[in-house]
Amino acid sequence: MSEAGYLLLVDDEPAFRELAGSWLTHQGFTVRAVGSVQEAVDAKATHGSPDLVLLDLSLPPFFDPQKTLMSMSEFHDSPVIIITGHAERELSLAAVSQGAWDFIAKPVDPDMLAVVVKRALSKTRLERELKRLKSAATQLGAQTYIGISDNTQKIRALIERIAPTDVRVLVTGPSGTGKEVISKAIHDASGRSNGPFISVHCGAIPSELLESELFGYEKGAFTGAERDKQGLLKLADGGTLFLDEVGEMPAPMQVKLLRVLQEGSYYPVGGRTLQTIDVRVVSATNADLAELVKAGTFREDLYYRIKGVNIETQALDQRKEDIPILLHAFMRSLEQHQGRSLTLAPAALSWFRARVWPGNVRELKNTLESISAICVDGQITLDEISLLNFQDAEVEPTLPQIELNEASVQADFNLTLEQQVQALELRLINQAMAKTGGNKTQAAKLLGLSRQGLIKKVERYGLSG
Ligand SMILES: Nc1ncnc2c1ncn2[C@@H]1O[C@H](COP(=O)(O)OP(=O)(O)OP(=O)(O)O)[C@@H](O)[C@H]1O
Repeated sequence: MSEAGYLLLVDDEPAFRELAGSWLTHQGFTVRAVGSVQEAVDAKATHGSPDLVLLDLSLPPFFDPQKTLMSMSEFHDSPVIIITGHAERELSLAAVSQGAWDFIAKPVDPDMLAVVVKRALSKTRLERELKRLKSAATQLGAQTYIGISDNTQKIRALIERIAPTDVRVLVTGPSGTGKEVISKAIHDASGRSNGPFISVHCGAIPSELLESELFGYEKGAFTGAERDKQGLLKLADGGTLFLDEVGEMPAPMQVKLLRVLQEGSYYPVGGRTLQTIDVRVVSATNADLAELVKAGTFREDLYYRIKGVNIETQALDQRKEDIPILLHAFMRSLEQHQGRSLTLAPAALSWFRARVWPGNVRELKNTLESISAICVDGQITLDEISLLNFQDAEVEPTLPQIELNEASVQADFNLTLEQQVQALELRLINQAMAKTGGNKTQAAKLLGLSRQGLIKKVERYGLSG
């Protein structure tokens, strides 16, 4: 196929096929000329979709206007240029209104034909490029939500699916698990990405101010309202309105917001001019909204209005496999801020993996930031971690100091992985206790555990203390 493009010429007149075929071949196009729609369909099946179809309207046995128009749908994935005799002008117009790119009348002028074909091809190329860029932007948006766990991957896939639509989204999950990151990613990957992303923290704005913050006000609406002020809803027009901690929205505001979501319009405080807005609403909460509905503190009708698609994040402790890749990403961005490169010692990585993170990714990120701020030569080791008094943190066994080789870990496939890990844990605890003469503080240190952590394990396994 030529660079210029592959054209499928469908015309029942052999002389015209030959003539137009040779003009277009001279222009550098690859031309396949056929005499009927059926042959064109066969050519498409054998050689793939053409870049453009030139279709004669008066093809027998299709010389029935409706059938001819219907034949265009065979080529829905390629632009179609209609070739027509004068008598079929009306039909040509109908074809264009049904999606044909253009029409050209017989007798065909070769220069005009070349111009029409080139214009159609360049427009289709631009459209395809735009489509490709849009889909790349969608994927890029989702990539900001980092992680490799199943849950994180599913969420990324969901972001890619729903971002291009206008469906409302409710992101739920524990604090610090990236609900805002997800909401922003949905915006960035959507057709609204050039519009604003306005975030409203529903619990942080005092209830008496929330209405004027959201709806804005008109001059004189209340004492101190000296001029008109646009609200956050208007600022979000054409973009995304992110309602963070939506479960904390005061009851009177819930009614007003519901009306806006139902009608797409509202009056500013003290105003008489109806404002209309076009926003996509994405909400987030770490509360159980369904429970709040049951308890009567959240309106059921509003709940169903904002719910749309529900994305649920997981606590970081349920997806520890995300920790290394999150650390890696945060370190790369810290490197940019600090203007130096950072490395993470394997023992320090084990510590990060083993620790319990009640504040989830936010806590992980902040902890890395503090530790990296005090590290020497950009190397993050256990020294910095203990300098910041993290050694008392609750940790799970990481076994970094213990040499494990093939011989020391004999697989027993009659047991599950979990049972074997427990057996190994038990053996190592016993060894450490024996080595330190039963001194729990020293044994815990040997195992990289807190004293408290070791005691819990000793109790869990029923070992004598
Ligand atoms: N999967 C992730 N990828 C990249 N950064 C993340 C991820 N999860 C969380 N973060 C980071 O963690 C911090 C907290 O994230 P975010 O504010 O989105 O959490 P949240 O669930 O909305 O928290 P809250 O419920 O407290 O408002 C941010 O700095 C964010 O960049």
